[in-house]
Amino acid sequence: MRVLVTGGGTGGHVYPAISIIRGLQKKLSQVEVLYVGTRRGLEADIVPKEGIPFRTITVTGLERKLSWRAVTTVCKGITGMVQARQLLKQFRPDVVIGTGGYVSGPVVLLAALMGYPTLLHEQNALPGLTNRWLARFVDVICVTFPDSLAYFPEKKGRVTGLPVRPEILRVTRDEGIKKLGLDFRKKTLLALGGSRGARSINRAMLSVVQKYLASEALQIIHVTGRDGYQETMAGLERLGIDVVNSGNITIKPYLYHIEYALAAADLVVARAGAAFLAEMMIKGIPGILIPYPYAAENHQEFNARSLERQGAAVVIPDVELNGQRLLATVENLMADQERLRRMSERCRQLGKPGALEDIVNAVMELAGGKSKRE
Ligand SMILES: CC(=O)N[C@H]1[C@@H](OP(=O)(O)OP(=O)(O)OC[C@H]2O[C@@H](n3ccc(=O)[nH]c3=O)[C@H](O)[C@@H]2O)O[C@H](CO)[C@@H](O)[C@@H]1O
Repeated sequence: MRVLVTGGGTGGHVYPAISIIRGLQKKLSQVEVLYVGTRRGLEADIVPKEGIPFRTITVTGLERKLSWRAVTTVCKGITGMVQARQLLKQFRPDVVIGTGGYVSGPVVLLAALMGYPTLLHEQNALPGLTNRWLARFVDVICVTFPDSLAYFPEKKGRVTGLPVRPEILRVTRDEGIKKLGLDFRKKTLLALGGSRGARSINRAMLSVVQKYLASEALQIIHVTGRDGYQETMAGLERLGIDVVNSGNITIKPYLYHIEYALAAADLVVARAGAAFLAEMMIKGIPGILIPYPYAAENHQEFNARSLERQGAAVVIPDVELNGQRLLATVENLMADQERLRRMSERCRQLGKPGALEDIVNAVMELAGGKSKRE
C-alpha cells in the first residue's frame, strides 16, 4: 500500500501522523510512505530523523486581511498546489492522510480533487481551520472528541480518539510508583503545563507544594518545563520551602519517561492539549485543567470544557488562576475521594486505547474500497 501523509507546523499535528505511519507499518508487510511537510515546520526536523521519506512544499498560513502579504500568501499557495500536484502524480498513493496544519490544505485538497481516497485526523474538540475547510472534500474524518463531529458532514465523521504511545498503555501503577521512588500508601498529584511548561501553573503550584510539603496523604510531582525550572526553584527558596529534604515533593524540568508519572498519578493539574488529555483519559486520571489561553482560536478551552461536561475534569480559566484558587480546588477534590473515584471512572470510559487500531482500519478500508482516477 502507498500512503501519502501530510500535517505539520507543531508537534500536535506531527506526532499523531507518525503514530499512524508506525501503526500501518506494523500491520502491513508492504507499505510505502511519503510524508509531505514544509521546510519550516517541526516536521522537517522530526520526520527525517524517524527514517520516514520526507518532501517539502511551499505554503504559509491564511491571511485574514487584504494586504501585500496576503497577495504573497496567495502566490505561495498556488506554488504549493502545483508542487502538491506533482508529488501526488509521482507517488500515486492508495490513500492520503492529513492530520492538520496549513501544509495539509493544498495536499489533501488536490488529492481529493484528483480522486485519491482521503482521510483526516482531528485532534481537538474545536477542529482546526484547515480541517474544517477540507472537510467537504474528503472521504473520512477521524475525530478525538465527539464534540467536533458537529463541525463535519454527518456521514464522514467517526470517533476514534487520538493514538497514545504504547508504553503509556503498558506501565502499571506499581511500576510507576517504584520507578519514581514514591510512597505506595499516598495519593499522587502530577502537575505540568504541556511540553514547554506553564508559568502561571508553576506560580500557583508554589502554594500547593507549600501546603502538602509534609503530607501523609498526598505526594507531588511538579514538572516545570525547562524554561520554568530556575524560577520555580527560586520561588520555593524565597518561601523557605525545602523540597529536597521533604521527601514528598519531586520537581523536574521535563519528564522523558512520562509513562511512569502517568501510571502513578491519581490527579493532574495541567493545560488542555489534546495529546495529554488522551493520555489522562486512558490512564483514568481526573484533571484540574487550566487551558492555555493563547492556543489557536482558544481551542484548549473547548477540549477542557468537553471533559468537564462529561464529569472527567474541572476547569480553572488561566485569568482566574492563583495559588489560593488552585489549592482550594485540590483540597476540595482530595476531601471527596468518592467524587475523585467517579471522575476517574468517567475518564476510563472516555479513553480510547484502540484509537490507533481504529484509524489504521479506517485507512485500510478506504484504500481498499476506492480506486484511483489518475
Ligand atoms: C500550545 C498548543 O497550542 N498546544 C497544542 C499542541 O499540543 P502539544 O503538541 O504541545 O501536545 P500536548 O500539550 O497535548 O501534549 C504534550 C505531550 O508532551 C508529553 N510530555 C509533556 C511534558 C513532559 O515532561 N514530558 C512529556 O513527555 C505529554 O505526555 C504529551 O504527549 O497540539 C495539540 C493537538 O493539536 C493541541 O491540542 C494543543 O493545544
